[in-house]
Amino acid sequence: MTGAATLRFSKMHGAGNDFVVLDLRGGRPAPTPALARALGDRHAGVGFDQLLTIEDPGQAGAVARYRIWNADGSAAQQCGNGARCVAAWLQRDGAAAGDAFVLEAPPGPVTVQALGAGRYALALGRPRFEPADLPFLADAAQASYRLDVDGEAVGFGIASMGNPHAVLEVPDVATAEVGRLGPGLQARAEFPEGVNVGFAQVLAPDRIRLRVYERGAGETLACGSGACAAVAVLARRGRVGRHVFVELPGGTLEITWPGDDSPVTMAGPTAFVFEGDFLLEQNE
Ligand SMILES: N[C@@H](CCC[C@H](N)C(=O)O)C(=O)O
Repeated sequence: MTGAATLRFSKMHGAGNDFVVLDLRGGRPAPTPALARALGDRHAGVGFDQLLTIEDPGQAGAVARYRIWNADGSAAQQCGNGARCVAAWLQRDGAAAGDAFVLEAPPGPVTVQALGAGRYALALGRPRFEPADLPFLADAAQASYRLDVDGEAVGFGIASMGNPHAVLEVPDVATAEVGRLGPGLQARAEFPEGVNVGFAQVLAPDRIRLRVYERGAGETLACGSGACAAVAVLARRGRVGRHVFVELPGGTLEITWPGDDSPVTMAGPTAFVFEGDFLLEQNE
């Protein structure tokens, strides 16, 4: 190194949803949206779908807290695949002793269970379906809603996993118009804070395929909170059971939602890709 200011990072992914993880414990400053965008640039930066920061916990009993930024620099409230990577990072660091520990996430505590071989199960909280929870501007809560996108009436359900999700059931994810309907629905004024749009194909009561057009990142190879939201919406309609394998383009997540008042548990893989030093002065 030349003595230039740098930022140490870990590059990780969970089922292909890729992350830069920054260790900000000890009170190091959080990235500005501009720095998040610079790091997230896939040509001039490192590239990621989400940036996760690991920070000192504010809650008693939590090992650490994490915060989330999308590739466009916007803040997010939850990231299921990223939370598994934070858990793996803290275990490798030695900060999380044992196989069960608690992380502090923007919406509240997340209980982690290490399953071995880089797999983690996380209790991500109870899904919420009230329009105000997303927020979604609607007169009353319904099992499904309909909005016009590009002159087409699109039907969907909604769920909040701390972050907002709309879930469309489609006959075949391979031919679903993710790149057109995803941004179209996301931009509707009824979602004043945007929305992650999931396209779900039911294969069996315990298996679905899912593609997600994420807020702030576009279509990703996997979305953990999106998988939880899709199962929650479909289970309430009786389309799937309470234990569902969710096949995403980058891998499979296992979602369990024992009952309407229970938290949703998501299990899936994590991987370390590389460690690096981002040059700050040139790129901020
Ligand atoms: N990939 C994530 C979700 C990341 C945040 C999302 N784009 C938002 O803005 O809410 C996941 O695995 O849950």
